[in-house]
Amino acid sequence: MMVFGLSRAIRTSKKNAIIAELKVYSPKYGDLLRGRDPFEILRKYEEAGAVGISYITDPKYFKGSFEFFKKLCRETELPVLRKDFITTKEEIEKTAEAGGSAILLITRILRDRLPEFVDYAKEHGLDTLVEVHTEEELGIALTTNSTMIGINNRDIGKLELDDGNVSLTERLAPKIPRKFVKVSESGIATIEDLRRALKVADAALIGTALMKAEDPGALLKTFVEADL
Ligand SMILES: O=P(O)(O)OC[C@@H](O)[C@@H](O)c1c[nH]c2ccccc12
Repeated sequence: MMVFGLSRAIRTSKKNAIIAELKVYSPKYGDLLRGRDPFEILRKYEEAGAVGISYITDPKYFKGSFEFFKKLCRETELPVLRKDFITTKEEIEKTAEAGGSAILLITRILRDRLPEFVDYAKEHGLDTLVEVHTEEELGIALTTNSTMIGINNRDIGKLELDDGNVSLTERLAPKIPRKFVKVSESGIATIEDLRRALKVADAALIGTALMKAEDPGALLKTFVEADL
Protein backbone atom coordinates (compact mmCIF):
# COMPACT_ATOMS: atom_id res chain seq x y z
CA MET A 1 0.00 0.00 0.00
CA MET A 2 1.29 3.37 -0.98
CA VAL A 3 1.49 5.99 1.75
CA PHE A 4 2.77 9.09 -0.03
CA GLY A 5 2.68 10.06 -3.68
CA LEU A 6 6.05 10.23 -5.39
CA SER A 7 6.13 14.00 -5.95
CA ARG A 8 5.25 14.65 -2.32
CA ALA A 9 7.85 12.18 -1.08
CA ILE A 10 10.47 14.04 -3.14
CA ARG A 11 9.40 17.45 -1.89
CA THR A 12 9.46 16.38 1.76
CA SER A 13 12.63 14.25 1.60
CA LYS A 14 15.29 15.29 4.11
CA LYS A 15 18.07 13.35 2.40
CA ASN A 16 19.13 13.24 -1.25
CA ALA A 17 15.98 12.16 -3.11
CA ILE A 18 16.85 9.10 -5.18
CA ILE A 19 14.29 7.12 -7.17
CA ALA A 20 15.87 3.69 -7.36
CA GLU A 21 15.12 1.70 -10.49
CA LEU A 22 14.69 -2.07 -10.31
CA LYS A 23 16.13 -2.53 -13.78
CA VAL A 24 16.31 -6.16 -14.80
CA TYR A 25 17.75 -5.66 -18.30
CA SER A 26 19.15 -2.85 -20.42
CA PRO A 27 19.72 -2.79 -24.18
CA LYS A 28 23.29 -1.68 -23.52
CA TYR A 29 24.40 -3.92 -20.64
CA GLY A 30 22.07 -6.91 -21.06
CA ASP A 31 21.01 -8.86 -17.97
CA LEU A 32 21.31 -6.65 -14.89
CA LEU A 33 19.58 -8.97 -12.41
CA ARG A 34 22.17 -11.76 -12.78
CA GLY A 35 20.07 -14.39 -11.02
CA ARG A 36 19.38 -12.23 -7.98
CA ASP A 37 15.93 -12.05 -6.37
CA PRO A 38 14.36 -8.70 -7.37
CA PHE A 39 12.42 -8.55 -4.10
CA GLU A 40 15.65 -8.82 -2.14
CA ILE A 41 16.98 -5.83 -4.08
CA LEU A 42 13.68 -4.05 -3.35
CA ARG A 43 14.23 -4.57 0.41
CA LYS A 44 17.75 -3.21 0.09
CA TYR A 45 16.48 -0.13 -1.77
CA GLU A 46 13.90 0.43 1.00
CA GLU A 47 16.47 0.06 3.78
CA ALA A 48 18.89 2.38 2.01
CA GLY A 49 16.28 5.16 1.99
CA ALA A 50 15.06 5.34 -1.64
CA VAL A 51 12.38 7.99 -2.03
CA GLY A 52 10.55 5.81 -4.56
CA ILE A 53 10.93 2.76 -6.80
CA SER A 54 10.94 2.81 -10.59
CA TYR A 55 10.22 -0.21 -12.77
CA ILE A 56 10.13 -0.55 -16.57
CA THR A 57 7.21 -2.73 -17.71
CA ASP A 58 8.19 -2.75 -21.42
CA PRO A 59 8.79 -6.40 -22.37
CA LYS A 60 10.45 -5.83 -25.73
CA TYR A 61 13.58 -3.81 -25.02
CA PHE A 62 13.79 -3.98 -21.22
CA LYS A 63 12.36 -7.44 -20.46
CA GLY A 64 9.85 -6.06 -18.00
CA SER A 65 6.38 -7.34 -17.16
CA PHE A 66 3.19 -5.71 -15.99
CA GLU A 67 2.49 -8.67 -13.70
CA PHE A 68 5.72 -7.98 -11.85
CA PHE A 69 4.78 -4.31 -11.55
CA LYS A 70 1.49 -5.26 -9.87
CA LYS A 71 3.34 -7.45 -7.39
CA LEU A 72 5.83 -4.69 -6.71
CA CYS A 73 3.04 -2.24 -5.86
CA ARG A 74 1.64 -4.74 -3.37
CA GLU A 75 5.04 -5.53 -1.84
CA THR A 76 6.26 -2.02 -1.00
CA GLU A 77 4.97 1.04 0.81
CA LEU A 78 7.23 3.28 -1.24
CA PRO A 79 5.63 5.07 -4.20
CA VAL A 80 6.18 3.11 -7.42
CA LEU A 81 6.75 4.73 -10.82
CA ARG A 82 5.72 2.80 -13.92
CA LYS A 83 8.04 3.35 -16.86
CA ASP A 84 6.95 2.29 -20.30
CA PHE A 85 6.31 3.68 -23.76
CA ILE A 86 2.71 4.64 -22.95
CA THR A 87 0.50 5.39 -25.98
CA THR A 88 -3.03 4.59 -24.75
CA LYS A 89 -5.23 5.82 -21.92
CA GLU A 90 -6.11 2.25 -21.07
CA GLU A 91 -2.53 1.80 -19.86
CA ILE A 92 -3.01 4.76 -17.51
CA GLU A 93 -6.12 3.12 -16.05
CA LYS A 94 -4.29 -0.19 -15.59
CA THR A 95 -1.42 1.58 -13.80
CA ALA A 96 -3.78 3.25 -11.35
CA GLU A 97 -5.71 0.01 -10.73
CA ALA A 98 -2.46 -1.81 -9.98
CA GLY A 99 -1.70 0.67 -7.19
CA GLY A 100 1.02 2.60 -8.98
CA SER A 101 1.88 6.06 -7.66
CA ALA A 102 3.25 7.66 -10.81
CA ILE A 103 3.46 7.11 -14.54
CA LEU A 104 6.09 8.12 -17.08
CA LEU A 105 4.78 9.96 -20.15
CA ILE A 106 7.32 10.55 -22.90
CA THR A 107 7.01 13.87 -24.74
CA ARG A 108 8.68 12.57 -27.91
CA ILE A 109 6.03 9.84 -28.19
CA LEU A 110 2.87 11.72 -27.15
CA ARG A 111 3.59 15.22 -28.50
CA ASP A 112 0.17 16.93 -29.04
CA ARG A 113 -1.61 14.35 -26.91
CA LEU A 114 0.64 14.99 -23.90
CA PRO A 115 -1.48 17.58 -22.01
CA GLU A 116 -4.55 15.37 -22.32
CA PHE A 117 -2.70 12.25 -21.12
CA VAL A 118 -1.29 14.17 -18.14
CA ASP A 119 -4.78 15.31 -17.10
CA TYR A 120 -6.18 11.82 -17.55
CA ALA A 121 -3.47 10.30 -15.35
CA LYS A 122 -3.99 12.92 -12.65
CA GLU A 123 -7.76 12.31 -12.71
CA HIS A 124 -6.88 8.69 -11.96
CA GLY A 125 -4.85 9.73 -8.92
CA LEU A 126 -1.42 9.31 -10.50
CA ASP A 127 1.56 11.60 -10.36
CA THR A 128 2.96 12.26 -13.82
CA LEU A 129 6.62 12.27 -14.80
CA VAL A 130 6.79 13.92 -18.20
CA GLU A 131 10.07 13.03 -19.87
CA VAL A 132 12.03 15.41 -22.10
CA HIS A 133 15.36 15.18 -23.88
CA THR A 134 15.51 18.48 -25.81
CA GLU A 135 14.66 22.12 -25.26
CA GLU A 136 11.88 21.87 -27.83
CA GLU A 137 10.32 18.94 -25.93
CA LEU A 138 10.65 20.91 -22.69
CA GLY A 139 8.55 23.66 -24.30
CA ILE A 140 5.72 21.14 -24.79
CA ALA A 141 6.11 19.68 -21.26
CA LEU A 142 5.79 23.14 -19.71
CA THR A 143 2.31 23.56 -21.24
CA THR A 144 1.00 20.57 -19.24
CA ASN A 145 -0.28 20.24 -15.66
CA SER A 146 2.29 17.55 -14.90
CA THR A 147 3.44 17.25 -11.29
CA MET A 148 6.98 16.31 -12.37
CA ILE A 149 9.30 16.84 -15.33
CA GLY A 150 12.08 14.36 -15.98
CA ILE A 151 15.14 15.28 -17.99
CA ASN A 152 16.39 12.09 -19.58
CA ASN A 153 20.14 12.47 -19.92
CA ARG A 154 20.13 9.52 -22.32
CA ASP A 155 18.50 9.64 -25.75
CA ILE A 156 15.65 7.13 -25.61
CA GLY A 157 15.56 7.23 -29.42
CA LYS A 158 18.96 5.51 -29.33
CA LEU A 159 17.51 2.89 -27.00
CA GLU A 160 20.00 3.74 -24.27
CA LEU A 161 22.99 2.77 -26.35
CA ASP A 162 24.42 6.19 -25.50
CA ASP A 163 25.92 6.91 -22.07
CA GLY A 164 23.91 9.98 -21.14
CA ASN A 165 25.41 13.09 -19.66
CA VAL A 166 24.30 15.17 -16.69
CA SER A 167 25.17 18.32 -18.61
CA LEU A 168 21.73 18.06 -20.27
CA THR A 169 20.13 18.36 -16.81
CA GLU A 170 22.37 21.34 -16.04
CA ARG A 171 21.22 23.01 -19.24
CA LEU A 172 17.46 22.32 -19.04
CA ALA A 173 16.57 22.20 -15.31
CA PRO A 174 17.09 25.95 -14.72
CA LYS A 175 14.41 26.62 -17.38
CA ILE A 176 11.76 24.71 -15.40
CA PRO A 177 9.56 26.67 -12.93
CA ARG A 178 9.48 25.51 -9.30
CA LYS A 179 5.88 24.29 -9.47
CA PHE A 180 7.20 21.20 -11.27
CA VAL A 181 9.25 18.64 -9.37
CA LYS A 182 12.42 18.25 -11.44
CA VAL A 183 13.97 14.82 -11.90
CA SER A 184 17.32 14.07 -13.53
CA GLU A 185 17.10 10.65 -15.18
CA SER A 186 19.73 8.25 -16.50
CA GLY A 187 23.47 8.03 -16.73
CA ILE A 188 24.11 8.96 -13.08
CA ALA A 189 26.88 6.70 -11.84
CA THR A 190 29.08 8.63 -9.40
CA ILE A 191 28.72 11.01 -6.45
CA GLU A 192 30.04 13.75 -8.73
CA ASP A 193 27.25 13.06 -11.29
CA LEU A 194 24.75 13.16 -8.42
CA ARG A 195 26.14 16.41 -7.04
CA ARG A 196 25.79 18.07 -10.45
CA ALA A 197 22.27 16.67 -10.96
CA LEU A 198 20.91 17.64 -7.53
CA LYS A 199 22.35 21.12 -7.72
CA VAL A 200 19.62 21.91 -10.25
CA ALA A 201 17.05 19.08 -9.86
CA ASP A 202 14.94 17.88 -6.91
CA ALA A 203 15.55 14.17 -7.44
CA ALA A 204 17.71 11.72 -9.37
CA LEU A 205 16.52 8.51 -11.02
CA ILE A 206 19.20 5.81 -11.03
CA GLY A 207 19.03 2.30 -12.45
CA THR A 208 22.05 0.85 -14.19
CA ALA A 209 24.72 2.01 -11.71
CA LEU A 210 22.82 0.47 -8.78
CA MET A 211 22.04 -2.79 -10.57
CA LYS A 212 25.63 -3.21 -11.79
CA ALA A 213 26.90 -2.87 -8.23
CA GLU A 214 27.76 -5.97 -6.20
CA ASP A 215 25.68 -4.50 -3.37
CA PRO A 216 22.97 -2.16 -4.78
CA GLY A 217 21.78 -1.24 -1.26
CA ALA A 218 25.22 -0.12 -0.09
CA LEU A 219 25.76 2.04 -3.19
CA LEU A 220 22.29 3.56 -2.90
CA LYS A 221 22.96 4.41 0.77
CA THR A 222 26.09 6.34 -0.20
CA PHE A 223 24.03 8.28 -2.77
CA VAL A 224 21.16 8.99 -0.34
CA GLU A 225 23.44 10.09 2.48
CA ALA A 226 26.17 11.88 0.52
CA ASP A 227 26.96 15.40 1.67
CA LEU A 228 26.90 17.08 -1.73
O1 LIG B 1 19.91 3.06 -16.00
P1 LIG B 1 20.07 4.52 -15.87
O2 LIG B 1 21.04 5.12 -16.84
O3 LIG B 1 20.38 4.91 -14.44
O4 LIG B 1 18.64 5.16 -16.23
C1 LIG B 1 17.48 4.89 -15.49
C2 LIG B 1 16.24 5.45 -16.21
O5 LIG B 1 16.35 6.84 -16.27
C3 LIG B 1 16.07 4.85 -17.61
O6 LIG B 1 15.88 3.49 -17.43
C4 LIG B 1 14.91 5.43 -18.42
C5 LIG B 1 14.55 6.73 -18.48
N1 LIG B 1 13.49 6.89 -19.29
C6 LIG B 1 13.13 5.69 -19.79
C7 LIG B 1 12.08 5.35 -20.64
C8 LIG B 1 11.92 4.02 -20.96
C9 LIG B 1 12.79 3.06 -20.47
C10 LIG B 1 13.84 3.39 -19.61
C11 LIG B 1 14.00 4.72 -19.26
